[in-house]
Amino acid sequence: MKNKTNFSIKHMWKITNPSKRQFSLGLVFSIISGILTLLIPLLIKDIMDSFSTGLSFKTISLAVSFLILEVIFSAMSLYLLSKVGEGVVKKLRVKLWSKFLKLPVKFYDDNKSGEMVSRITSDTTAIVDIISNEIVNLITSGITVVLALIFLFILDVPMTLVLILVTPITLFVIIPLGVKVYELSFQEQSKMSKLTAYLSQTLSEIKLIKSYNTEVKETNVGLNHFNFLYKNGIKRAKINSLLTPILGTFTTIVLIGVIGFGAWRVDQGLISSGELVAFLLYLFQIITPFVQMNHFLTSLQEAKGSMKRIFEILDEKEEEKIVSEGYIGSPTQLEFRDVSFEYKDERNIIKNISFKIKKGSLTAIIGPSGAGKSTIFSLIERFYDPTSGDILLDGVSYKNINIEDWRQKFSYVSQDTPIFSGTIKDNILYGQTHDIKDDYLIEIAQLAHIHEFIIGLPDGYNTEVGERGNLLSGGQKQRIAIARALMRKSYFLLLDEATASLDSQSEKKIQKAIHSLINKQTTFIIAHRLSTVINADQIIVLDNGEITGIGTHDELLNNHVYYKIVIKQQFEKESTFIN
Ligand SMILES: Nc1ncnc2c1ncn2[C@@H]1O[C@H](COP(=O)(O)OP(=O)(O)OP(=O)(O)O)[C@@H](O)[C@H]1O
Repeated sequence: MKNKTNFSIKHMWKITNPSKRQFSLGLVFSIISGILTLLIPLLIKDIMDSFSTGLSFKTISLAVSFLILEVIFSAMSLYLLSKVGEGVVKKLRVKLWSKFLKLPVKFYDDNKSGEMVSRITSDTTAIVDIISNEIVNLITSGITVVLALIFLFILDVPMTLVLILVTPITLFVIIPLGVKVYELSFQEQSKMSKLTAYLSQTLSEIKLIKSYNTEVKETNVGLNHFNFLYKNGIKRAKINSLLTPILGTFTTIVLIGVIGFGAWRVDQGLISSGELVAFLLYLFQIITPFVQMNHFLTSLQEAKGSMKRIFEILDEKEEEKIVSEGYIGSPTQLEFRDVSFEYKDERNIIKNISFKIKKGSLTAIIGPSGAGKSTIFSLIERFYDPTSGDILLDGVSYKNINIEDWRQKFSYVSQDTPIFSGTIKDNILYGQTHDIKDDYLIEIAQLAHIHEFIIGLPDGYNTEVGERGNLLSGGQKQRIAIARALMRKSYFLLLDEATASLDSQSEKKIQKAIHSLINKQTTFIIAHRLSTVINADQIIVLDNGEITGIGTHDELLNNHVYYKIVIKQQFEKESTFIN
């Protein structure tokens, strides 16, 4: 990720574009409420000074009306400004979420998905607080302080000067401590997102933890995270424990000083007792924001850290979606032309490979583990771009075809069969943009040899499959994935044949399901079974990222020595076929 990212509140304002009308109205209401609050002490002064001459009903009713109006304006202002805050955060969440979905697969190779989740959850929450509460408080407090100071000057210049002289002293203490709080909050939030990632990943692999008896080890890993957060929390507590009494003592000293000095001035007949009371009320209005400043600074620094992390994501480069120049309707050929590829460590995983896959054919790819077979599929799916060379559909380079348009031409059934929580039906229909009739859904499920199983369940197609399909067996998940691929009606099928040992019944069903797929579309298969290889029109032998042979089973058996060895290694049980 980039180190330098513009993350000011102004920048956030620009990209989330909140309602200026609501914000200005909220601000105006806040100013009106502030002015009303400030007028009340003046009326109280009049009421107090008129004790001897008789109370004025008019002044009292004016003071009461001001109080009521102050509540109304303050409530309206708070509501409007909070609405603006919530709106900003919603827009940030939407932007982040759509950004995450547009970022290339490579981004997720380098960043943990769990950590990314906390960008949308906790980081945006820190921003809600600053916009909905803290900025509103800052603006209203700022206005109140300025206006209160003006009133104080009007009431009594010498007393105001005394007050102004003592105030900056606190800032010398608050600001450096605030900076320290920022550093601690930043570290805490980074750690918190790492913790979120760790916790979610660990809990999702709970079976592995139990089988390997690693509960104690994982408890200790968690403990390290919690210890760090604890130490950070303690450091923060130390600063806060220092700040709170300092501010409290400061408030008391100022109050004692002002009251003492004021009482002397009343005694001297320089100000009235009503004026002293009004002065004290203004003083409270000035002191409150100063006392809250500690909280404000902490929240501001937290929000800054969150904004920095959010804008780092928003500045990331998205997958390029070229507007379709060479639109391909129904492609008839996929071609790899001198393709090389490395992930990131300058290690060539795919080395200058070329091959063609023609419409209606079955191509099998074989090779030892780590040879680069899945990487070829990732390149076809355009999860990554080749480092050099070209991939073409009907002679048109991938560079000139819109990525969505390109991907629509392929269905990928991977070995790890991704299944979402939701119903079986949701999973089979995933990615369909049109309504699918139940009859057709059943037809597809029958082709995938999963219909019988589904109707045997109490809720049939509406059965919930649990997180990542936990409630299904490996074979069932795979057949659901095959049904999903059949539903997609793409032009090329990319199939990673399962290596997992399944019982023979399951295996037969999967084989039948796979054959339904193969017969329907052009198929490129990472083969692990001899029967698949023998039936292929073309077999690609891949070794260490290089193609060492292409041909039919018979051709390769005759002229590719290494093919025999690979076949033997991969299909030990079935090796009698080729000897
Ligand atoms: N995201 C990645 N980042 C970096 N290196 C990777 C990544 N994915 C795979 N590799 C490396 O690329 C090489 C080829 O991996 P690939 O998964 O394509 O092999 P494969 O032939 O499909 O293996 P298998 O049959 O075991 O699935 C391996 O050395 C692997 O470590």
